[in-house]
Amino acid sequence: MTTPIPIQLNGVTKTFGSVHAVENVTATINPGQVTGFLGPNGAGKTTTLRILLGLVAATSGSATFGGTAYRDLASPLTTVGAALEAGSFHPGRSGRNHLAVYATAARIPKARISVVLDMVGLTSAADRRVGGYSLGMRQRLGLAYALLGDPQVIVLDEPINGLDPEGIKWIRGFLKQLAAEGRTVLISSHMLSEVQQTVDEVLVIRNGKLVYTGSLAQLESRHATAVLVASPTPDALQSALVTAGFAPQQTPTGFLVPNANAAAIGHLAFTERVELHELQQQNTGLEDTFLELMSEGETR
Ligand SMILES: Nc1ncnc2c1ncn2[C@@H]1O[C@H](COP(=O)(O)OP(=O)(O)OP(=O)(O)O)[C@@H](O)[C@H]1O
Repeated sequence: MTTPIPIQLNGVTKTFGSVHAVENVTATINPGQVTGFLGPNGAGKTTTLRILLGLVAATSGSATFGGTAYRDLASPLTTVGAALEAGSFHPGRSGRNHLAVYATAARIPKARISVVLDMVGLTSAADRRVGGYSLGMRQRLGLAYALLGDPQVIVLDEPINGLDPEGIKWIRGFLKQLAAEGRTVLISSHMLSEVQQTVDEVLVIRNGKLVYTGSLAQLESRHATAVLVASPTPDALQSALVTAGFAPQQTPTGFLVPNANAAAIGHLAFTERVELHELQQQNTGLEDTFLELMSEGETR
């Protein structure tokens, strides 16, 4: 059994002139689970991944695989498999040919090429020019490349982008399987909904700073709950709510009461003898929670 390898980001910082692309990012990405690296476009995901893979030098801080920087790994391709850009393949060469070049360079047996092509479902298209591949097929080729060295760590930039629904379903199961084998799987995405059914842990980055690290389950429990309530005597309702410690917000038809449940508000109206014409529980979806996180004030 190969030793599991965590990814460690320790105060990773990168500035491009006056742009603070990544600021003091510290996190551990553990083996045995899929971790989602989430944030809007320009948040700093790609820069962080490029630093991790030794493609860009950090301004300060370190990014390691079990304590070793990428450039110091004895056998990089068999330790870390990465696919950063689905579009970086030469259009005139076949998928199989691409993999053959990398396999030769990394001294990986040729037999492995057919194995990874099969794993990603590209066998029938393997000998076609990559120029004719769909984005989803290029994603699969990127994944095949990442898997060539049978690595313990897999790092994929936006791997779900461009896949059709069947492809999405497939990659979800595939990534979960890799994690279940004890591998460390890190995938980036700018949409939580895209990776929601795949990831166990979540790192959320915004403006170069980590704004959330934790399990998806914890993020789900942050769901805001609110109650929509309306009364023919809004002033009486408002004053009853405020007296009870709620912070009602006016809406066109009544009030939105954050952090409340319908039963408590209904009971309050009953005891305060305020007539209600509307009482409705509102549950914020996980994607909304994520979007709120994206627009919240700085948390550092
Ligand atoms: N080589 C560079 N020179 C100057 N600025 C850069 C460079 N690379 C990235 N940036 C800037 O750093 C910030 C973070 O970019 P980065 O590509 O890491 O974000 P991202 O989260 O990966 O976004 P996307 O999902 O759009 O790829 C952006 O403001 C970007 O313009």
